[in-house]
Amino acid sequence: MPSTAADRTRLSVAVGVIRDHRGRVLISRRAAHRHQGERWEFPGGKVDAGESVEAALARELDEELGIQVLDTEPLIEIAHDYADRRVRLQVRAVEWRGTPTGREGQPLHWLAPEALEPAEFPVANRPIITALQLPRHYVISRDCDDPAEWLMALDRTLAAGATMIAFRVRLDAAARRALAREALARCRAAGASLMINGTAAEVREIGAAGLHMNAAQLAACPSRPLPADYRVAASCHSPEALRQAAACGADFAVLSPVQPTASHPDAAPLGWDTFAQWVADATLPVYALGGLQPGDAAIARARGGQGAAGISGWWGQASASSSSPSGMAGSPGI
Ligand SMILES: Nc1nc2c([nH]c(=O)n2[C@@H]2O[C@H](COP(=O)(O)OP(=O)(O)OP(=O)(O)O)[C@@H](O)[C@H]2O)c(=O)[nH]1
Ligand SMILES: [Mg+2]
Repeated sequence: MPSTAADRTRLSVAVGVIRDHRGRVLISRRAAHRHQGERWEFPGGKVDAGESVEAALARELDEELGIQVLDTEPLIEIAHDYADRRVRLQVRAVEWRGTPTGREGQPLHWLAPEALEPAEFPVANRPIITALQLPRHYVISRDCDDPAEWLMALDRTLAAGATMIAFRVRLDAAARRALAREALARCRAAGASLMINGTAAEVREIGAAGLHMNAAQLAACPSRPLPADYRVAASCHSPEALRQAAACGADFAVLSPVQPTASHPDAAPLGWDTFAQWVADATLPVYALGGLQPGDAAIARARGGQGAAGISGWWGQASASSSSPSGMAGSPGI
């Protein structure tokens, strides 16, 4: 993947996300004398000259843990500049066999993704941790004509397995707040999180999971609008916007339109190749949006994205998850 001059001076690092049957992730502790010593890490190491990321990962995970890599899936790539070193972390979810042991004497630990504490890892790992905690599907609500009908559609969406929903509704302030509160209660009961397309003040007042900024809000955003225990997302349409999203501390971005979409007939679709190029340079998880169906989450992931976002195909759909591979079943994590 490294292509630009800046990339050639980066240390390419293959990083493995190793899960057990309970979905816990394996982390190991870096020895005190090493770069980023005493922090926890995902096992892996430097890619040798001429070596593929997959081969490097297989070699490193054998050397460090004594496990065999059967297959890998791209999770995220992060370019990061430490004061003393520039790295490109090429993170892969690993299918593996064996019994992991700390072959270099390093302590190992299995943790649920939600229990991963960013402050205990190198700074470059933050987006990796976010990527592990975010689902593959991000459902954006339809606007609301009738609150009762809208809530029924929400119930169907939750029953279909949605775990992260954007509240994107235009109503007068009081009706909007009442609907958001009811939506939040239903999302919580279903174990899903509710993002608000609105203001940071509204998110705090309602107690929602986070804020989804539109492109104009992002452009005017000087710094992260909410503390770390909220999520912050941003709608992006360009590499500059993806950089701005990272600069203002957003946890993830939604990049659109990837495919032609009836809701924005005048916008030129990016296509998957451009999506992949822009995502490769992004330093936060990115969902694909625009003219997509739930089944496209797999394509988005193969192209380096976090997954797929959408309205039609997701919102109010009753049974997508249980019957078809295009549904949201198995959506959390990887
Ligand atoms: N393995 C690994 N390296 C990481 C992570 N995050 C991160 O910033 N790095 C950085 O990536 C670089 C290379 O990783 P490494 O030290 O594991 O390389 P290695 O296994 O080949 O070690 P070696 O130097 O003993 O040969 C280090 O500068 C390290 O700080 C992570 O989660 N896992
Ligand atoms: Mg290593």
